[in-house]
Amino acid sequence: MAFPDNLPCEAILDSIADGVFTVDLEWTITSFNRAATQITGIARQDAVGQKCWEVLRSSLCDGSCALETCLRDATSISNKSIFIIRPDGSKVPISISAAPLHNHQGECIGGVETFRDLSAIQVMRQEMEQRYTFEDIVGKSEALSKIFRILPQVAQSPSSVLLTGESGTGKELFARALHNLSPRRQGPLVVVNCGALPEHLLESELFGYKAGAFTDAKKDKPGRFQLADGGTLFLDEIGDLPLALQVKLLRVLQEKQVEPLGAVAPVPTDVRIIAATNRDLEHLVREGRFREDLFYRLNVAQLRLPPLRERQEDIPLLANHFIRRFNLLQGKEVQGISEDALATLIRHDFPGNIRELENILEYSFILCSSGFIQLEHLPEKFHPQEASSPNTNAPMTMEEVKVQAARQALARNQGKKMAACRELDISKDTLRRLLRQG
Ligand SMILES: Nc1ncnc2c1ncn2[C@@H]1O[C@H](COP(=O)(O)OP(=O)(O)OP(=O)(O)O)[C@@H](O)[C@H]1O
Repeated sequence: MAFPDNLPCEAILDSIADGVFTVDLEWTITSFNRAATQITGIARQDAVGQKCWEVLRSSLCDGSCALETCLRDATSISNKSIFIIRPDGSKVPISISAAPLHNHQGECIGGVETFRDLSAIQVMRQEMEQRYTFEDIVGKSEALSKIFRILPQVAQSPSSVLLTGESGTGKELFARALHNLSPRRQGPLVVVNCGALPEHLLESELFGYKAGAFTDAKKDKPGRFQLADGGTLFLDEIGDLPLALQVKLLRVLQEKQVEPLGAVAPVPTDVRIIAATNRDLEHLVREGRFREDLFYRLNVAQLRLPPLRERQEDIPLLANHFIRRFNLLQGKEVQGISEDALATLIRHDFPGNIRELENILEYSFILCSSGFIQLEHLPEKFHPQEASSPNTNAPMTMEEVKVQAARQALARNQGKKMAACRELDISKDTLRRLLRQG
């Protein structure tokens, strides 16, 4: 970028709504427009002539300076989300773009950075998120909104509910919401994973046994049906329930009483069933592996939870939801996710659905403890060079090996740079340089 000499640069810069400042090759601020003052709270005369990092105190100033990257690689950067600290200590989220600055001879004489205040957008985003949150379930896609609309009525009814959807689509979360919105909310919610136990253990887990029913039965053990009395029993992975237990379950649902192993008389039970599966139950019925009568008994109301790839508009909301949750759990101050990292996630097809998104963000929290989650904080498979590499087994250069070692050491040390340096026996500057190459 170069200005013709006859243009009044300062007047032009002051007319721009975005903050703009320029630095020379020594990082001394050479111009600072009016919007820059409005956004940062720093007067022009206090900025010009000072080193940029002393004035701006941004989340990138500790080593991943955007301007430095532009000058070193002769490239430009656009729309990177970061925050700066104003003189009164408040944090302002901004989106920055940076580029090298050249004179008429084409020589690099410094850099220019423009930035936009994202505070208003953040407030709007938070308001939107509140609007699109229902019982801790986040989403604004049409598919989810439809479920939100009927959820209270389904919850109020005494009928069984079948939740279907791929793994990680939120079936357990919806089961909990259904219980919390139901007249049984004061009663217990008991969860059984039908795929997790061998048949004989699952049977005694579900229906319980009496002392002496078999050699190891020293005393009575109430089954989960009894424990859920007056509340809800959530039968997860119902498609994995063995046929013999399907028969027993059907009988319990029809007769509203359970018969613990070794019992002389059945015990009345008042339980509402919510079942979930990631398998195609109708297909299992056709194959004779799931009883048709039980299927109809469970499938009174069915809620199909769509996979995340069918509701990409929920990804930004969910990402911010998990960021807020991890901030609370880990005592961190991550402000959000940068536009390019978010765009990369939106392009991903999430075979593991929302659980996968949650895990990706949890990983990012290892590398990022404040500011915005950037592309380099996402797991390696999302990094540009690997995404575009046709052969992931291609030999690496020595420099690439070092970069990878640096990233892995940082991840192993929960993002603590000094610990990673000690482990690799390198200086902090070397670590910074390697991480910048990522
Ligand atoms: N719409 C949503 N809003 C917020 N969090 C969600 C949403 N959907 C799922 N989650 C979160 O994603 C994770 C996985 O959800 P959950 O365990 O309910 O999925 P599932 O369908 O029961 O998975 P599986 O079939 O593997 O048991 C949980 O941490 C859950 O809280």
